[in-house]
Amino acid sequence: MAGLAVQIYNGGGVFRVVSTKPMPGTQWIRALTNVGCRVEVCTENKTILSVEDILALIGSRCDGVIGQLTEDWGETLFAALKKAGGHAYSNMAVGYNNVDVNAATRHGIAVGNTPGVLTETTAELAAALTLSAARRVVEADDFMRAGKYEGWLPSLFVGNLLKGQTVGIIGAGRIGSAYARMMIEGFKMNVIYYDLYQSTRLEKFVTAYGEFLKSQGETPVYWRRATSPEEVLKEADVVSLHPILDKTTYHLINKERLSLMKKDAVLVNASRGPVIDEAALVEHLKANPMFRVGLDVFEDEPFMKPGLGELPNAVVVPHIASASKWTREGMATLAALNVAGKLKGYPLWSNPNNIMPFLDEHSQPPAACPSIVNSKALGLPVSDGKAESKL
Ligand SMILES: NC(=O)C1=CN([C@@H]2O[C@H](COP(=O)(O)OP(=O)(O)OC[C@H]3O[C@@H](n4cnc5c(N)ncnc54)[C@H](O)[C@@H]3O)[C@@H](O)[C@H]2O)C=CC1
Ligand SMILES: O=C(O)C(=O)CO
Repeated sequence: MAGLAVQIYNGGGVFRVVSTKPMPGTQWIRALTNVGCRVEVCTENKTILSVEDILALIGSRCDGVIGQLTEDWGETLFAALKKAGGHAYSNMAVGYNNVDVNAATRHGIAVGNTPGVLTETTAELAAALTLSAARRVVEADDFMRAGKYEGWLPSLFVGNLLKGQTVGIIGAGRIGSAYARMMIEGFKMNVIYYDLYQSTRLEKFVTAYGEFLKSQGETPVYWRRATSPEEVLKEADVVSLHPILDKTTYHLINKERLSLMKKDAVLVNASRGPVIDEAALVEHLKANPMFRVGLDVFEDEPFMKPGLGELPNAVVVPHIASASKWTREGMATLAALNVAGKLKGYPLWSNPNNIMPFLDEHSQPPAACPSIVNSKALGLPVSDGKAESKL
């Protein structure tokens, strides 16, 4: 098989680092070449690389790889990377359900991800999907383009009001909390959330914002922490899904739980497709024309379950929630700094909730790895803060 097309930067570099895809911006490349890496970027015109493709890219000598959430990073690839002398991998994503982290750890390979830089961008897309579904924007756009508009009518494309309604969050972590704040601040919605952990910062924000609204003579907003997903699904007018994908969240939304939701509710998913039983969702949408969904992710990406694409009460977009210029360039930079930092023997960054110091292209990044998900299992040292003093 002829080799896959690659573009090489800093050909004389001492470390060999492969990126399975070209990534936005150039800061990520400098993050690697500045510490002596030769960077080989796969430019093959193929959307998703196979394990065989990536084995060919790794070859017999490779120190680190930056990969994509669409790739199957398991025993085969980590064994090959280890055999090639490598010990650093990073997903260009915060989600890493495509990575067998235990396999990486067995081979002594660090697994990086890119939290934080995509939080607001993703939450904003979830908000966009919420509004598009609630107010039937895509249906109405199609209607206009088809020349069907004959003038204003009292009931033309009537949708859902959000103000004063209840938004439900399942998975109130970084993105879930950011989305909740947008819906509360933007539309004065009340929030009910379900998570394995208390979302204290969100609770404190909603309490304070409610007090402010009351001081202005307005109706205050409130929060409630649910003890089960069912509570959220029964009470909320809008439900947005933002958990990680693991065995506890696979098909978290299924036929039974869909039947608990209000008949005219809006369901949004910008987490991972398999969090929803998509075949059951198609049937629910067909049986409940007032129920609407906004989907950025799909169970069998890049494919939709049969029937979904024909439904007017579904808004569907191709996994673009993190697609803003700043965010995608930042994801690439964080992924590169995870690999560069591991190769240089840097410690783990001590403040995972503040990755901004790594993104300023006018100053040297901290001598640390932004985010390594198996750092404890590998016994990696944590920055004592002195690494941060290099800013
Ligand atoms: N569509 C897209 O382009 C994007 C999708 N994502 C997805 O969003 C996910 C969340 O990202 P972040 O908010 O940064 O992660 P995070 O780790 O801050 O939040 C995830 C939350 O899920 C909760 N959780 C875990 N298991 C749960 C369960 N069984 N029930 C309820 N909650 C549970 C965790 O406690 C945590 O609070 C990522 O793992 C990724 O899969 C993230 C960025 C972009
Ligand atoms: O970061 C992630 O998990 C994504 O889905 C890519 O935006």
